[in-house]
Amino acid sequence: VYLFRHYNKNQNPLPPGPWSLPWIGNIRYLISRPDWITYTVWYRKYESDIVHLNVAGNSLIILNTLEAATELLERRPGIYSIDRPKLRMLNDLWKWSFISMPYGAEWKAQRNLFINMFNANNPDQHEPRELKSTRLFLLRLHRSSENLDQLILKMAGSIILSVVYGFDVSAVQDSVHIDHAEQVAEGFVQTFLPGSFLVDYIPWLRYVPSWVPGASFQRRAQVWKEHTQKLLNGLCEAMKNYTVSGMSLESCFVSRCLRKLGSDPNEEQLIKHTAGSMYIAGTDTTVTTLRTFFLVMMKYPEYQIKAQRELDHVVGSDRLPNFGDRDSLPYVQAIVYEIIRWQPVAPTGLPRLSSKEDVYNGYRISEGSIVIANIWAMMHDEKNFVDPYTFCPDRYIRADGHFNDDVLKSTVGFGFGRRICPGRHMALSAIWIAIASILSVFDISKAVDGNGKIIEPSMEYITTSLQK
Ligand code: HEM
Repeated sequence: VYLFRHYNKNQNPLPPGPWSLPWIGNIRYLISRPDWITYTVWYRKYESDIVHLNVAGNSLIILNTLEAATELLERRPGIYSIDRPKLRMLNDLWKWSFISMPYGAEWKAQRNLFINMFNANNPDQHEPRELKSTRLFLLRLHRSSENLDQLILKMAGSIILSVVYGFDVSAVQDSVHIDHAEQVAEGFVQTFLPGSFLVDYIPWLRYVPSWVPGASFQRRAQVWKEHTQKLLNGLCEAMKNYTVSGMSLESCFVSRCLRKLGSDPNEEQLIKHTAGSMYIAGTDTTVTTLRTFFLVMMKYPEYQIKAQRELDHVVGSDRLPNFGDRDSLPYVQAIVYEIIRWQPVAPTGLPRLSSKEDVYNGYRISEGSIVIANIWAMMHDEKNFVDPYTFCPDRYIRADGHFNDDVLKSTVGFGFGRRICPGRHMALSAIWIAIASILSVFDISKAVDGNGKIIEPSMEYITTSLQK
């Protein structure tokens, strides 16, 4: 059967890819990350916009160009938008969430609930809370910039907790929910990265006791599971009672859903899981983007100065920016897009599963292949962007100073087709207001040591750009 499936002359060939070892295939490449950079090297080496890897018998298809991703993930939704791969760690932890669910009634119900409440037409569901949380962040940063990472996490976490569960942004910033969220976000990032866990591809590894060296995934999964349960149950209990000591609950996603759908236990479960999905997908992504913002402003002060000139001209010094200024601040918008392009927080998107055999450019994509969109390669492709490795917001600005709509929007960073990120409007507005507000009151510069010597920030990202 093996020989027939792989060498049948009547079949189209598999896409090109690196030479693979018997049994384990190309598993070594998944262990030695960062994978998106290796995938991009193969894209050039094999001169093919799709590349194939055999990972212990699983077929992995990497889409390296915008054309391939658009053709397969957007124009052939019946094959590629239906399912996520059934990877052990992923399903163990997140099977309740529509992020990892196959297309079906439950996925549709959760996604529709989300999209009905948050879409491009109802920014008032999230913008006021984003504004409030950002202002609080400015105040805290003004008091001390010592714990910048923690301040960013608290800002992003409190936006979601307030929008989804109605907690007051200032009260919730120091709550235990934010701590759980940090752990949950780590688990989310790790389990969705292809190759983080060998148990995803070699299922019998889960029978190896957790004390055996190398089997730490079991312990890590247990910790993430506990934090996820605490987060989901804790938040929903708080919501159901409508009061939490010291916190006042405002109208929010969960309260509006409960009013609309009633308190049938099935509906409650649906609301709880949709709300939890927003929380796990929405915090770390925003945090990482804002961390990159601070890094590039330190490294490339010339762009900071340009944005501040624009802010001075449009907003002036008597007030802080608000969402009404968005269209008048093209340079701030250009900085947001350039950060998302230059260092995408989800460089390999979220994996899909092909539901039947297909052919692209003469190459065969077998049923059950794990399909990965290499967003990083698309953002660093000379076909899409001039001088793509250089951070340069100017690429989005025309000679007359207006925003240049002809340049590919980096919103490709939010994925494709039916499973495109439903939180993208919320993410973009939260990031925009934070960046506009920070630049209007602070100058960001490199730290200086005790001897007055400038400390050069490291530009290295650890394993994945989703991490700190
Ligand atoms: C910079 C910020 C963000 C980036 C770059 C980002 C990126 C992505 C990407 C690449 C996907 C996979 C799409 C695909 O399969 O084609 C995704 C899915 C998802 N994102 Fe985001 N995201 C961000 C923020 C958010 C926020 C703030 C929320 C919620 C409030 C959110 C909720 C989700 C959910 C629920 C899914 C799964 C959708 C599904 O499978 O149907 N994301 N995101």
